[in-house]
Amino acid sequence: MSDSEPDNDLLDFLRQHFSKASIASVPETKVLEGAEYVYHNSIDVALDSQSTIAAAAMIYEQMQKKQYSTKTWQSHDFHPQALDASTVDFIFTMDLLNFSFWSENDEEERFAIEYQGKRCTGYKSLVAALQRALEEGIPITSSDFWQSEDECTIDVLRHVFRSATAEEIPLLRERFDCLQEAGEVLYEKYQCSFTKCIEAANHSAAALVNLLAENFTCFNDVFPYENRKNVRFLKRAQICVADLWAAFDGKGYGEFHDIDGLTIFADYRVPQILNSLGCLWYSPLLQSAVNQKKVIESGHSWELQIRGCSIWCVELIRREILRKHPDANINAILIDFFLYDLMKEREAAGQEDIPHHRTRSIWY
Ligand SMILES: Nc1nc2c(c(CN[C@H]3C=C[C@H](O)[C@@H]3O)cn2[C@@H]2O[C@H](COP(=O)(O)O)[C@@H](O)[C@H]2O)c(=O)[nH]1
Repeated sequence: MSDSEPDNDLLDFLRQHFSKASIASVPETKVLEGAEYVYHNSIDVALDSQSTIAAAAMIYEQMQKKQYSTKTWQSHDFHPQALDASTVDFIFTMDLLNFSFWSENDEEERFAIEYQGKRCTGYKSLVAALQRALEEGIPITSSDFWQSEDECTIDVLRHVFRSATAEEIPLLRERFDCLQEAGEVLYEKYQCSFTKCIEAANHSAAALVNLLAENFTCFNDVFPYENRKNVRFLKRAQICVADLWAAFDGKGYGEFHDIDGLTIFADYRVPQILNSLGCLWYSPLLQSAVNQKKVIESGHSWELQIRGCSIWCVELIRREILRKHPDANINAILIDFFLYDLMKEREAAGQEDIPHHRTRSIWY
């Protein structure tokens, strides 16, 4: 058969085994596609290629040194360890509420949770408050509890998140609404259990992310940008699936055959570390607003450019690492977890030289 003639046998095989329907049925979140669109249509945020290449080398070297893996997740304070449905419920509750902990107060006055002799702020305050509630006999991770108007009231949630300072947790009412909505949706569609959502996704991370975005409005982190009506960031939907994958070490409830297709979770910490590393460049006006800790409204072009370019930047870092180390056991999730932890280490060491952007919303 000459080169110009098609291999009909091969074409028949492909037609039989890879019909358009089956290819079309591969779930995709479209987050990366949206991030690339934002990157190509950004004017206030840009990527610096030299710093991004240098960051890829540093990240790879540090992750190797720290043997960074899904096991790192289990090592964090107060993360649930049981490999059963109680951890699934904990992670779902945690990622329903995993947003907007930043404070306009200084370190001493900001919202904080005291638990097991530790003073926890930020994301850690969320994990600590949930563990403390469970110890106090409040079934805060149960959707039946969320559904009970008598038991799960705004005052009970205020008690769960009672602060060691005068400042209350930001967006308490919105957090309450997230639990209410999730309780209703789980009751109506998933037999009151998030494990049924995981089963419905049939071990596809993308399918579970899409299921969360399509069935729970509080996970549907989507915004119009330039000529696109629906740029999907899906930060909490993706981190929920990633936390399951990490907590269960890729097995059982955490087994996802397409986990490498998820992106970073566009919050306020990863952009901050990328900006500090010189990978993300902001226009003088935007950099000045960030440095002065000015609030940027949710949905503002600046905010979406920061989020979209951060996702795209880490995709380029991921590609650069795999270009130089094809066998590296690495994906956007592990890079993300590493960057978040690196930023927190810098903050703890007083090296938070450039602030993070301030947007108050339920999305991250
Ligand atoms: N992109 C990304 N965002 C993350 C995390 C985490 C914690 N994940 C743990 C699990 C595995 C990792 O090793 C981490 O230890 C919280 N956040 C987000 O940050 C913000 C809280 O910031 P602060 O107030 O400073 O604590 C808030 O939007 C929260 O949703 C992450 O990993 N990636």
